[in-house]
Amino acid sequence: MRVSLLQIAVDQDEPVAARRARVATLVRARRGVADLVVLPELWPVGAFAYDLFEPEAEPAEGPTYRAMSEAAADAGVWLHAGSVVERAPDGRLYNTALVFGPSGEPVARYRKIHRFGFDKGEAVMMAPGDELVTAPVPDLPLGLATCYDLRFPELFRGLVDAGALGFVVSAGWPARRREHWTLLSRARAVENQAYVLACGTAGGHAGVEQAGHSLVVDPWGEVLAEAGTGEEILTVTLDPARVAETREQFPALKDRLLGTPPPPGR
Ligand SMILES: O=C(O)CCC(=O)C(=O)O
Repeated sequence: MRVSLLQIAVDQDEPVAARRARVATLVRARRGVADLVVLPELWPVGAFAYDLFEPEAEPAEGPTYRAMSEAAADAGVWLHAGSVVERAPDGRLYNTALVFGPSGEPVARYRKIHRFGFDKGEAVMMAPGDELVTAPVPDLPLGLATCYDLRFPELFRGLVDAGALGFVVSAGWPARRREHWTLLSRARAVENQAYVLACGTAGGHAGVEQAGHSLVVDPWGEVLAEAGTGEEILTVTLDPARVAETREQFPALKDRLLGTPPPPGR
């Protein structure tokens, strides 16, 4: 399975509509090069551009949804389209990740559970999701997580119990805490014996420089590829069978004593 992570630059001087069109073109260009394409968190607006959350909020099937559905179909890829500011029918805002299949059909929608910002920004402007979500990518069911979720290992364990063999962490992680990003991405891979596809942004907006350094980690914790700090596309070939091999050769997941016991065979 060929996977491309698109580490998009999210700079303030590029209008949202222009970035949306540019990213759709980048996705289309993955045709024949990747089977699965992954985008970062809130790339249309910028994860820290709080002043754009209200004006750029989109309904469930808004402009980013439509552009990404069409791009996935044109490219014939599975597409984790990163996340958007979703305005729900009751007026609340969510940080919502969208996943499409290769005909452009929606296959998963994940509302970020752990909101970032403590007493400001996303944490006060957005409502939390309350559902664990996996995307049914063939051979590699993917558990979905967004940025700050990476700090909450119980979310990932829950996704393993739901059948995830890999995780997408779509993020807009700040440069100041880049070491945490890399360390926690590897930790989530090692403790769950699963692939981690961690896709962040480049550039800077609202005074927050982005970390970049998107990475793909295998179920043993090895970093298969890592980006630098600029806009970049990482393409890696994964072997989904590595997950079962790792779990059989080093069956630590079977030794769990606390929480939900693993389903048979995992
Ligand atoms: O946990 C962190 O250090 C960064 C989280 C974050 O930036 C986010 O969730 O938007």
